[in-house]
Amino acid sequence: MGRGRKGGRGGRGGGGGRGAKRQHSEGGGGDERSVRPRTDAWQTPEQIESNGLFEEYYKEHNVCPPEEWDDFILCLKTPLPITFRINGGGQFADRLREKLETDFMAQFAAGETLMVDGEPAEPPHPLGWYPGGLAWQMSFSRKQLRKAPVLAELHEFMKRENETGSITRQEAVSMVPPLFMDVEPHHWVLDMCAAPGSKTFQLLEMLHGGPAAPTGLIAANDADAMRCNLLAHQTKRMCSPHLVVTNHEAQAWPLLRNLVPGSSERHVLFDRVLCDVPCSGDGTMRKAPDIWRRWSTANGIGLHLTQLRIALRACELLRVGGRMVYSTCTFNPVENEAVVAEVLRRTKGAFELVDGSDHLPDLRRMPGKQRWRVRDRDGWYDSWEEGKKASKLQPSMFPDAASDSLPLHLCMRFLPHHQNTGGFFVAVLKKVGELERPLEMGCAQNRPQQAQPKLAEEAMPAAQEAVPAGQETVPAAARAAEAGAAEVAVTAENGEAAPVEALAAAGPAAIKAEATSGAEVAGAGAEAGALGAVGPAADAAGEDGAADRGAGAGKLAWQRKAEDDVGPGLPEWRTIRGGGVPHTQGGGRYKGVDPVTPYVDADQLAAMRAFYGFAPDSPLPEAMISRSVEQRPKKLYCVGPSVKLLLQLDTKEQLKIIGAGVKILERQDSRDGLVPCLYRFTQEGLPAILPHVTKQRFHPTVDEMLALLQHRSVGLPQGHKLHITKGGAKAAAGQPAAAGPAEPQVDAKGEDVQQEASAPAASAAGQAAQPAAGEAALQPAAAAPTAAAPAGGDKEQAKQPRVTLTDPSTVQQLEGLAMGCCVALLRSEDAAALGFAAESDAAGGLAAAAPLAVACWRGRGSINVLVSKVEGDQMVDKLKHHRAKAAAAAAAHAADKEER
Ligand SMILES: C[S@@+](CC[C@H](N)C(=O)[O-])C[C@H]1O[C@@H](n2cnc3c(N)ncnc32)[C@H](O)[C@@H]1O
Repeated sequence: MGRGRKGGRGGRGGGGGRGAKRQHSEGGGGDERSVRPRTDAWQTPEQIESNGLFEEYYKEHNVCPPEEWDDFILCLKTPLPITFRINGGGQFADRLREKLETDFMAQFAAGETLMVDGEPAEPPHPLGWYPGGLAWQMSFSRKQLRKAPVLAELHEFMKRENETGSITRQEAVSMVPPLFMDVEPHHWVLDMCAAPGSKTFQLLEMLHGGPAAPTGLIAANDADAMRCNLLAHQTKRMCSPHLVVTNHEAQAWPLLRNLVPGSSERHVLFDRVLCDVPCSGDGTMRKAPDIWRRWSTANGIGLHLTQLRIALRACELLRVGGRMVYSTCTFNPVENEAVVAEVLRRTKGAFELVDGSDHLPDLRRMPGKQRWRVRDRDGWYDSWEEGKKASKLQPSMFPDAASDSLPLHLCMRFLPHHQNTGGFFVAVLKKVGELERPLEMGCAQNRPQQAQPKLAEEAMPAAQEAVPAGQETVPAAARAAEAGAAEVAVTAENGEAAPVEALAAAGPAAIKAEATSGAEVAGAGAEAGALGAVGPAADAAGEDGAADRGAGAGKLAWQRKAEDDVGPGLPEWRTIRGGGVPHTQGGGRYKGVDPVTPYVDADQLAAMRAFYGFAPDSPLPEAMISRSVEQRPKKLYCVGPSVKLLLQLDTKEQLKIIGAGVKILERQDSRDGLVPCLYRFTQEGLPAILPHVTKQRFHPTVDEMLALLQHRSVGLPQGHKLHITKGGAKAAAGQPAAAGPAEPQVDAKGEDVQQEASAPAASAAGQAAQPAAGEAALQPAAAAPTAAAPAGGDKEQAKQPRVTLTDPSTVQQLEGLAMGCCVALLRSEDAAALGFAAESDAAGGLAAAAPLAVACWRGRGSINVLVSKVEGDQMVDKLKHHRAKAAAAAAAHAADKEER
């Protein structure tokens, strides 16, 4: 018998339970950077070492009907097929799906097994139960990949789309929990154990599922700091301003005071909470066959309390009427039904299991177990009475008379052999009433992360511990009194009044619209009620925030300005000091974490508005933060209204924030001061910023776009260069050159300044590194028809980039651009003809569905791209591919017409 693979992965990021080492990555999680085919090194089912205890345990629990047992076991010993999801939605997703259907599926005869090299390969096909045909599955080996060109082409396609964030590899059953969350664009969603982020990705898509930008948020959390970075990295591909990444043990995720004027909720609560908890992971055996060898009952026993604590914290963080999904990738009732039953028992009627049987009807599932047994290495126990003599068992692990009456059959268990997937467990719960607090087993809260116990290991003996110090208790009567507080009327982002009912659905409380949009919170007694309503318990929970900040001493002018700008009643939006701020400057509690600072530089904000033409009702550029306390920080991130509100409500700086929003601007120091706006676009921020920007945009032809991306610097025709004079910028043709609102600076002697405004310098990593225009003259000429190479010869011409944009419309548009950052977009007719997303798709959309846009720098006589070479090459590939397809389709159409 072969041994299991060394270092195989599996499990679900265990919280460090005994016998369950911290493990990484759920099977098929979104942490795969590229799509890999099934490995040939996989063992055959006969080679995989069986585990008698595993089989005994699950046979005893009847996890699958006895007649299916052999199929169940055989399936668990066979490799998992490859599954992936098309990201984004709307037209973009439709096009990608069509492409899969026409380019790849069409090449395989329907219903026939594809034999490659004598072995069957499973061609790509959509998973019937996944809505919209957006999830796909296939199975082939590396050897088959080499032998069948169509598979190799498919593999390349998937690699490319994965890198650009258009698809995500994810195990099929791992896609299920978000589908039961019923997320809407205004929801506040907490993903408690989120890394590496495959479900966060799905939740973000759902949040962005409406026609307009979402008003809710996703808070994605993970206890493991390294995995948080991975989570932030993965989700960066989505470019969503509505995401915040935090690093807490989920059972200690802070209960922030809700300081929204007039809100009836005492704490910041969520509409949806996902508890995709760390577990023993035996549902991932198909991906990590070494679990066969390592499996033991101790794994589940060691994780049960952590899972329960996380679920109970979720109960506290969920608002009444909200929905919580509890999921694992284990079959084990101790980690599944036992946790759900205990949650229902302890919440005493405040939670109900939701019947999801009519949802995703094509997805086969088994009902949850009403009864189960607990086993440790010494034997089986049927009840706590029997089990209490065993040292590591807890009462919550057992069914009892109370759990007999719970509808645990509404839980869902997904078995691998039913639809060729991994194994999974999902329970959907609804909060139908306020909690009678304290919950019997409290969750440590409001304590710095460092002070938290290592749960799975240390919590074991403390199952029935009392509520820890610092856990507040809120009598139901107090809540009821607060519920009678003043109503708040809020204007929506578009400036129209929103009905009061809408507020109940709009996050933990009403979102105060941006001051710039003229929207205001107008609540009767709002100001007075807000702070008065929060009570002493919450004050006690905070450690250091209020007192020192109340003094106002030692603040920079811009910090005081930020405080003055605050709307009535809401807490000021101030810096959340991370541990990155030195103690001497009042550094915060979390080591290694940068501060989160609202960007309030009035001069630069005005310059940005004028330069980029932010629409007057746009929340930008004001809704920006930086991760430093510098006055002119290097990077600026855009945050959505709810993320902003969450940050504002963190007055005690309890949140350990790893990432918030999306980087949209970077400082671009202009050596010569010719560019009035200090900040330039980032490529990743374009989907978020484009819908708000009215200036500094141009639409080249497709050939020009290709030339721009390939050569990275293209020239303007002679006579169309910007001519910067003492009095300002002028195009050589004499039109005002729109060099920005401020006068360009001239040199000390007041002479004409003729040199290029400094183009962005090359970064060390070669990312977004562009030569100044003159240097680009050494690039080879493009063969693009509308991008003509100048004759060259004289010194002046030699300094020009060889490729010049000549399309009259492009040239005219470029003349209207000021020197500095700008963005190139396909013309709408070209985008439509080539099958790219239209600009309208980008409104509030995700990167995956954004139009093809390229951040550029307009120099005096040239345009330079600001994207990395790799990214630029990917765009070239994509553009060429789309063009070739469009040409082929047009030719086929013409031939067809002629024939007829
Ligand atoms: C099953 S994985 C989550 C997979 C993730 N939801 C996804 O879809 O990509 C479990 C995660 O829980 C994290 N974790 C372990 N203990 C935790 C705790 N006490 N609080 C929060 N996260 C925890 C692990 O670091 C791991 O990333």
